[in-house]
Amino acid sequence: ATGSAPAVPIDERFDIAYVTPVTIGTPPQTLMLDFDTGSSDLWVFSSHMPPFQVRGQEIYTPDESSTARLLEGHTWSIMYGDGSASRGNVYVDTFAVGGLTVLNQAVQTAQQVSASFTSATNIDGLVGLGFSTLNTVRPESQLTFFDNAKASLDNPVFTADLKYMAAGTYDFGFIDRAKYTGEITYVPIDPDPGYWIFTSSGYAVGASSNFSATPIIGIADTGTSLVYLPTAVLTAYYRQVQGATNSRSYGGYVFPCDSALPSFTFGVGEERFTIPASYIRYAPVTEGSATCFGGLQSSSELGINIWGDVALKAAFVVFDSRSPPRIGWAKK
Ligand SMILES: CC[C@H](C)[C@H](NC(=O)[C@H](C)NC(=O)[C@@H](CCSC)NC[C@@H](N)Cc1ccccc1)C(=O)O
Repeated sequence: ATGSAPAVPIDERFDIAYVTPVTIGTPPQTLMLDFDTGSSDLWVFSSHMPPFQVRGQEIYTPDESSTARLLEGHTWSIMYGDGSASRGNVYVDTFAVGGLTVLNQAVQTAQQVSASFTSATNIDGLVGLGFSTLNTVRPESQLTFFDNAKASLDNPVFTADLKYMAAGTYDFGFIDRAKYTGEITYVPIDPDPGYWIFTSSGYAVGASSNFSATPIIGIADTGTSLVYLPTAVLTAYYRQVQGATNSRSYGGYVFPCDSALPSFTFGVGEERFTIPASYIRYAPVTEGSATCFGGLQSSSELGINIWGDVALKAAFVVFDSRSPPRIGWAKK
């Protein structure tokens, strides 16, 4: 089996996050979920939440699904790097995305979500595509939809083709030759922490002329908007940007929106990928402001480097869960 589904930006001005239509239950209930390689819980806004925590999101109502079964005595609770959080109980139900159907998928129904999820009115929940060891359901942790689907897929892979201010695609079970050019460069993944962790071979500010071959260990995270890198890399980059400052009040590097920005190049093995300046001129700090927030930010508070959407949009990425798992990057 194979599947293919769109990854749609939740905002037409900035690529804050991407959502993908899925159906859950019988008759099918359609929700728009954030497919997230940086976590491994499939959770949804639900009829179990206090109404004031729901602000326009679609909700899953298990009582209206004839195939929903409560997973007795199981709960979940998750916290994300940006401080957001959610928790609740667990059902199994029929889950379908992009032509793929998984019976008895663990669907984690939210009872509480933090304010930032309530205000993300276009995100009805998350589909974790990390390794199932990260799943927070207790007493028995649950498998991701991809792990449940894997045996029936033509190949144990999924790919991300995210786009700048446009709808991209998640493909499951196959690698679409039409979505990339040249060859795919694969590098090993360390699956133990549960993320898609790989080592980048280095970086360059601007074109890859002055490439610095320093290894950067980080995670490929479709659920994170920006790129978070070591301080040394950021100072090298923002030194080239007129008026750039690391602002405590805005919580990161900002610069005048009309400043000239270099592109940013990162290495995967011998291959070089360049993030265009337009992706790094991420968004005005507030509506209409002449000060812009950078798409490259510091990872020093996170303790781990994150290749989020700003980087993933610059490539076609293959998440290959054969043994041992690997990640592939190609130009497009
Ligand atoms: C503070 C919590 C730390 C980060 C850690 N949690 C994690 O690593 C979780 C699984 N993953 C995440 O917090 C991040 C990766 C951080 S690297 C440590 N990815 C998922 C995130 N982008 C999902 C999201 C999407 C839209 C809105 C908000 C959040 C933990 O539970 O220990």
